[in-house]
Amino acid sequence: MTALSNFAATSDAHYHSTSYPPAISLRLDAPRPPFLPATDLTLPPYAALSAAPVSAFRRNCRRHLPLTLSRVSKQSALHISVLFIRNTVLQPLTGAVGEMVPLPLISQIPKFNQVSRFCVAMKKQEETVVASSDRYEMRIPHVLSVAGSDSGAGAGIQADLKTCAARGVYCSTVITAITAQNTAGVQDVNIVPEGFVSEQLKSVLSDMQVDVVKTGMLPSTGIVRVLHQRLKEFPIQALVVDPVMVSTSGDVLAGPTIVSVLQEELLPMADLVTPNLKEASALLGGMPLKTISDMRHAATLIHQMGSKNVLVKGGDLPDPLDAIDIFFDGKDLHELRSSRIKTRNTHGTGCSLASCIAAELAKGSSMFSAVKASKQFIERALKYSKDISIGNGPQGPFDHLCRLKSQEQSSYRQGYFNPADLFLYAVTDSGMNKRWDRSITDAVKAAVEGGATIVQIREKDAKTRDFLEAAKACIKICHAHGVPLLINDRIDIALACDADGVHVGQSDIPAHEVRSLLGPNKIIGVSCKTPEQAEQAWLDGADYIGCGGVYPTNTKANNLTVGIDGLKIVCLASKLPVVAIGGINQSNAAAVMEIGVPNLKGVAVVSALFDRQCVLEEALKLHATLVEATTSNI
Ligand SMILES: Nc1ncnc2c1ncn2[C@@H]1O[C@H](COP(=O)(O)OP(=O)(O)O)[C@@H](O)[C@H]1O
Ligand SMILES: Cc1ncc(COP(=O)(O)O)c(N)n1
Repeated sequence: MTALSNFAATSDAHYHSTSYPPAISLRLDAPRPPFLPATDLTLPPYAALSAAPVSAFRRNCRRHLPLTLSRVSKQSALHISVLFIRNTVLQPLTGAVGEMVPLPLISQIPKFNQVSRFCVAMKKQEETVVASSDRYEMRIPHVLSVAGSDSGAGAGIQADLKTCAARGVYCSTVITAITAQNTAGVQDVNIVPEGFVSEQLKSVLSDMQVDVVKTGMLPSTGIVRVLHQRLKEFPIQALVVDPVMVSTSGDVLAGPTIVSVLQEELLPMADLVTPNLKEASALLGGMPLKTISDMRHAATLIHQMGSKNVLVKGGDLPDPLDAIDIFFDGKDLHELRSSRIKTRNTHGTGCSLASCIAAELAKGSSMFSAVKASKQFIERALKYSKDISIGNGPQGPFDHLCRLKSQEQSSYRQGYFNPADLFLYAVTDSGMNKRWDRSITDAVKAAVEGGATIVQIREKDAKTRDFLEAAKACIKICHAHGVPLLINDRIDIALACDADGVHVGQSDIPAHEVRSLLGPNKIIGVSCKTPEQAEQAWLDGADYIGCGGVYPTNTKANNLTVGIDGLKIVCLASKLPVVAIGGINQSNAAAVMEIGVPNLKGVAVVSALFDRQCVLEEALKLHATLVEATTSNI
């Protein structure tokens, strides 16, 4: 049920310029790397390139690229390459100004439904001009919450909106019921007629690019049925069902008649169902659930109702026990444990957990990673807001946005790691900078201007204060180019300068400790040489692994070389994206990328950039080499 398969299913769809959304104008006055530095542009600064939004592009475009060039001589013949997520290049295309350019390979682009931005490079006679849709076409992951409104704003639609906001995900809403509710309980419920729920669903699903649907309170069988219909009509990437039946306060939100229709209509199309103990028991005809072993059994039985994955939540387990949830993916049972926070503010934890999972799925996480990250989010939010007081009743809401409030608002990435950023990974080296008499900021600036897609600062000998100042300056440079900056090993520096993340080795602080220090929104990379280390990095909550040394290198003493074969073995075993490292340069980068393993996302280089006279030139060349190597794979 992916957007991509939906896309393929509409193979007859043609693009009609009249029905197309208005074009966006991209100015060429501030071109970005990785293509060419600004000085190489020859078109006047206000020459405009128009491109339709990627979202519309994704939905409608099968045969034509909705791209037009204006304010350039009408007769100019153009070669146009379209670059998706920086590193996937379509074959060069030929078109003329004002003409729609045919784009025959679109349905074959890997992960096309995840395209968030694109760049356009054109050759006009001998000149190359570039423009990027980044600033205008920032695709935001999107969750649709189909749930009830909670006037107290601790649960329901309001919890989902706040959770998605906290996770950097857009949330649209279809309201199924309006509850009069506060910290004392639910005073009244007004159910929205199913016909109107159906209308709301159509409004959102027919227009917006919803990635994941999350359901909460579905108070009538008719509402479940119209939802089922609409989801068949408008396929989405994933469906998360929180089978809300009874509120924490004990009030009934959906009667027992709902159980059979959930089982028949919704669970078979669900990717995840998240019952609490009472709901799991109701789904299983009143089976008593008191222990962890009961929960494990229940998870396997509920799985048979058709949901691909099941999470039985243990918030209602007896008090001395940790907050333990059971996750079942149809094969393995996992026990997810967090400490039980002593607080009365647990109203809305279930809704928030499910919407956080939906948000993480919309960002591209795997199911298990999404569930683990969401459990951490709930634990952290409960901890942060355990003592707040909202209302006089026994069950208060927690503060979903506390984490955002405690963070600097200008944070660049807000929890979104894009594996494509590993494409050209620049790792600095203080020794080399000294040798070439350049400052770290000059080195980093040249690297990102030349096309580096992520930067890691590795300062083994610098004084802490100097390291911190350098890191702050480099962050400014990187963020101005939309490039994340990581710190090698020094979590204290990363925290102090609010870097985008850290990279750690096998003898540094373990990644799970780093994750709890940095929180869910930072990038964590781990150096791995073996499949076992790669597995551990995944379990520890890392975002990517660095694998190497692929070739022998002088930058790291006593570093064992794994070779191309070792790299391939680790890539095949790794559940995380991989960047290759160690002795990679102009002459061997293509061979590395051509091993043909999809989760190898790029190469990390040190000497090939920084032990050279002109970092900018080396970065441009290396980027071009990588683009060529990855293009030839399409
Ligand atoms: N006091 C608590 N401390 C830590 N985690 C909790 C606490 N109460 C609930 N949770 C967690 O919150 C999530 C929601 O669980 P639960 O409260 O059982 O759902 P619901 O809100 O649907 O009843 C689960 O991951 C659960 O383990
Ligand atoms: C509108 C609405 N939806 C869901 C819940 C369940 O949340 P909780 O179990 O935390 O009371 C609720 N109380 N109200």
